[in-house]
Amino acid sequence: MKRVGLIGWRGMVGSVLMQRMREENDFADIEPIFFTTSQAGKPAPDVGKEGVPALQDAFDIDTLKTLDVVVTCQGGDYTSAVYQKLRDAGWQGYWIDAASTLRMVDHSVIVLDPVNRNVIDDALAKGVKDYVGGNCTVSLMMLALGGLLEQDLIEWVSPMTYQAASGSGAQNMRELLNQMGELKDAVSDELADPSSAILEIDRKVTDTMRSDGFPTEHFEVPLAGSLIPFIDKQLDNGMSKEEWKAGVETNKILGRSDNPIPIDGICVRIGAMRSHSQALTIKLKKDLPVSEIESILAKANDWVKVVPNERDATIRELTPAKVTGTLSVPIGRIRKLTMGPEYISAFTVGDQLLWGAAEPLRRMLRILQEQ
Ligand SMILES: NC(=O)C1=CN([C@@H]2O[C@H](COP(=O)(O)OP(=O)(O)OC[C@H]3O[C@@H](n4cnc5c(N)ncnc54)[C@H](OP(=O)(O)O)[C@@H]3O)[C@@H](O)[C@H]2O)C=CC1
Ligand SMILES: N[C@@H](CC(=O)OP(=O)(O)O)C(=O)O
Repeated sequence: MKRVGLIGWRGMVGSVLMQRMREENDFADIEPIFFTTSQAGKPAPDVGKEGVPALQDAFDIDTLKTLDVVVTCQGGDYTSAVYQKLRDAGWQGYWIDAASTLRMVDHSVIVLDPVNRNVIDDALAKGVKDYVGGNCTVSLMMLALGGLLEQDLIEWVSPMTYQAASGSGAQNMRELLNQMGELKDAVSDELADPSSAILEIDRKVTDTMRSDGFPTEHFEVPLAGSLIPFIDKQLDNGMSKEEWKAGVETNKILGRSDNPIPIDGICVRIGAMRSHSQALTIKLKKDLPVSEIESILAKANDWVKVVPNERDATIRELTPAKVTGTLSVPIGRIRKLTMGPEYISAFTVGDQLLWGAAEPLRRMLRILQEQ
């Protein structure tokens, strides 16, 4: 039984990972050791097992060295502080990580096994020890487009994203709700009166979101009632780092860095809670009937679900409200665009904490147990 260290297990991504591991009875097959950067000595979480030691210090290299596998959702700063020290101390175990720090280094593989199990298996056979979960938007797009990617039918993709507040962290989710509450509070009297003037309501809402007291500590600007068309850092070429990840991570996941598929678009933060959506413009390598495209997409994995391009099905099935908290990755709005027969549109939605972050990690741990 592998000795597995869990770090970052009480954070947002870590809590979703714990929930999934409990649901799938993963703890039965490992010897779990829980770590913390702030609460060493406190009791470990109950995972239905006897003899799990108290929380260990996540910076203690000697204890980390005793592990077969590290699974960390603690964040990039932790990875930067500990990973190299642990390797320098001679540790040969497997490192499974949610943070982006090690994604693009040569010695790591980005894991999304329903799409790149072959890349993972090759890497394991070659002795690769570092396995990193992909960016949430990338993983969700790839699960949705898995069939077309597998058959190498895509010439390029332009994803325009609608990303949830959770991608910025727990504090940002709270701030979004506080912003929503402030806007409602500013016009609650007018809303209670069905005859009040809508333009007066709108003026008050706008004044409120522009006022100094509006809560914007985490997002810097209003998100509720608005949107933010820039995610993560600015790069010198005008891309945001989130936009850059779409191309480089997708091609690394596919193991086709030598022959990359161009993938580029604009990433936008919107007021959804924890499911990311993406509108995709795709140029296919050939003209295929929509029915064939739908059938290729639907067969690729157990989680993708093709939603027919009909109004009623779309507004009920293809939204964050429907998808959040599930592993389902619906894709719909599939139709030919007027630009030509190889150009199609699609729209996809997925929970960014499940398939977007936690699920690829727990599945990688399962794959290691098969070794
Ligand atoms: N958020 C996301 O959507 C995604 C995040 N990731 C990556 O996952 C990593 C972690 O992100 P995320 O889970 O959002 O981070 P969190 O901020 O939720 O948690 C990180 C750590 O903060 C500490 N912490 C301090 N106070 C609390 C508290 N009150 N409740 C819970 N934890 C607390 C915990 O460490 P301790 O127990 O040691 O004190 C915890 O492990 C990042 O690298 C991120 O890039 C990857 C994909 C998506
Ligand atoms: N940047 C993503 C969330 C995230 O943590 O991404 P990454 O794991 O690539 O840093 C978002 O804001 O929605």
